[in-house]
Amino acid sequence: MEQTSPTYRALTIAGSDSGAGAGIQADLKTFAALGVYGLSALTAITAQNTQGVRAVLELPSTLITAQIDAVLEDIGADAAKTGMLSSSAVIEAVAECVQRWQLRLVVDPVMRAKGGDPLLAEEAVETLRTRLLPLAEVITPNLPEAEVLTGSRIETLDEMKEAARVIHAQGPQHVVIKGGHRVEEPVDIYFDGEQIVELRAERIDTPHTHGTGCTFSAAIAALIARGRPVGTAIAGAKQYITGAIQHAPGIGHGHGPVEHFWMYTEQGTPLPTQEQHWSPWFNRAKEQLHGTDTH
Ligand SMILES: Nc1ncnc2c1ncn2[C@@H]1O[C@H](COP(=O)(O)OP(=O)(O)O)[C@@H](O)[C@H]1O
Ligand SMILES: Cc1ncc(COP(=O)(O)O)c(N)n1
Repeated sequence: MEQTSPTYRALTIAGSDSGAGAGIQADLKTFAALGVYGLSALTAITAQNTQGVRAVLELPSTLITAQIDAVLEDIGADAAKTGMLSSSAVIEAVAECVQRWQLRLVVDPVMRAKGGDPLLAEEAVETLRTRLLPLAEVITPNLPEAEVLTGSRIETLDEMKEAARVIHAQGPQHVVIKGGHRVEEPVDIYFDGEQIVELRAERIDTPHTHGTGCTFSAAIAALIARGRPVGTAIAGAKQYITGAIQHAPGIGHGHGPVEHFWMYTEQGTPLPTQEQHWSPWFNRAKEQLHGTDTH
């Protein structure tokens, strides 16, 4: 009989982006690109395109809990991620589900869209810190989000490293401070509670970075769901997002989306299902983890 490979499952708990570059849509595309069956629980609906957010409707917390329970009771998830959580009420409901279902969780602490529109109420930052951070296996703040979580200005690599330690002390087991907002090259700082690793990539000169944070955190969740060690999942996600930005289709009039299926469209080959497809990435991921200066 032909052997079937296991079906890995990942759940995204996030907002809908009608432009489909960020939010739930970016997460589901990332899960599909990385060979993981994607589940979704919507927290909010945004009317959004590459130029900005026009309207937001937060969904009732009971409906968010009902979505999570419906998919987990039936299908289950090997890992989960959160994106836009909108308010304290939503965070409370999600945290209760994460605890009850004992989810392996990647938290992308989304606060604003690329154009600056708020996606999290200011009153919710404290709830995020106290309720969700202690439940996070991985957290992936960008520089402005790390500044809010630490209450400090962050510019240099040393300040990013210090911020990673401060955020780690708030509960998450693994912290990645993303460097996409740096003026210099987009170095991400990864701290696992023991060592600090610099994840380096060339800056790609493009306005098309809508959904980069969503895509990066979804890739980490997907690779964790596939059974990768957390450090390898993070370094692999960095390879994946770099390729996705490089191959951005350049659509829309503002910050356009990235290309989630870049590794298939480039070669024009059918979707591979075999694990050896990933090996070039994971070799590069291992180099990133072991070949850089550690402190
Ligand atoms: N212009 C770019 N060139 C290469 N990598 C980038 C670029 N912009 C962002 N990245 C990478 O994309 C990932 C998401 O980072 P960032 O854009 O800072 O997140 P967010 O979308 O949450 O603001 C990080 O790994 C970051 O280093
Ligand atoms: C619904 C939703 N969720 C998240 C983001 C953040 O996107 P980015 O990944 O660019 O920070 C967004 N613009 N819209």
